[in-house]
Amino acid sequence: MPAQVINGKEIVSAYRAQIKEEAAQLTQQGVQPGLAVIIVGDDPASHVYVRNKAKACEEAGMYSEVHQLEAATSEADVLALIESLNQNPKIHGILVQSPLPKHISEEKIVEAIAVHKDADCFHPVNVGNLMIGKEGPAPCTPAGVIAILKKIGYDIAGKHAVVIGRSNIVGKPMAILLLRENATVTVVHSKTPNMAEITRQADILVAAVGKAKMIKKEHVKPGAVVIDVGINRLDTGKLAGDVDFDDVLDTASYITPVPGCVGPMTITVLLRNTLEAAKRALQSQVNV
Ligand SMILES: Nc1nc(=O)c2c([nH]1)NC[C@@H]1CN(c3ccc(C(=O)N[C@@H](CCC(=O)O)C(=O)O)cc3)C=[N+]21
Repeated sequence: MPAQVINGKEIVSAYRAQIKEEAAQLTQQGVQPGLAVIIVGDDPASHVYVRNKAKACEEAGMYSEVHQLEAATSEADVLALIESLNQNPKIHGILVQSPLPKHISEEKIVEAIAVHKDADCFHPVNVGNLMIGKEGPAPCTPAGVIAILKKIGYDIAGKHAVVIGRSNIVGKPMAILLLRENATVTVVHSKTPNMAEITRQADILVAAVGKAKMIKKEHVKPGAVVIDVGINRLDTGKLAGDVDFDDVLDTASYITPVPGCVGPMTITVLLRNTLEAAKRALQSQVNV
């Protein structure tokens, strides 16, 4: 039997409806959740993503600001903008779209964002809190993956999860979140010999490599849940995941489509992080 293709649209719209409701309640209490997105330069893909984020925000009844800066903007100017957003009470979440032009240090930028407004969970303090299981923002893509697994009713505890890729934004935090759900976690990467031998042991396989259609059926155990984090643009202009969907379809039990699942779920967690930050802002007003 072919795998069940996870219905990302349905999962995402259910989550966003819930966020919208909570945002409306918060707005009624006097705090409309607000997200600011900064984008530097004119990478066309980044502009598509930023537009999607702003649109999702508005549809959820949140306030949204997009700051489009030209590629030549100095690092100091970006830092000054972040500082003003840190002080701005209308803004609860800040995201600086990566990649940034080479003359701007991603590290400096991320560390300039107020810890409590870090909508991506990229700030070192939030990354540390994530490691030790303290409350705080969730890393958007990995938290979206966990939400998808829960939504299909998959019991993560005790399962062997294999994460392919070790980036700071997906692979590493993904491993931490799966551990938190009591999975047994293995991370494989470009220096792993015989990768397929290991991925074939996975009950849950999360592909976050950034190479189109790299994961074939020989990487997948029959009945595994395959989550495809990759978003690669092919020469044809079409999007493809890291997983060769057609090749794996008859082997997996569940599979996420690209586009239409992990990407929109990532944006949904971004909204959730902004909402939670706004809740904390309201709470701290009440407490003073
Ligand atoms: N500070 C920062 N935070 C990010 O979260 C961040 C970033 N920088 N830089 C770039 C990546 C990429 N990313 C995507 C989010 C959603 C879709 C998404 O919704 N994709 C649609 C397709 C969109 C299309 O047609 O291109 C889908 O998968 O269905 C894609 C990519 C967030 N990123």
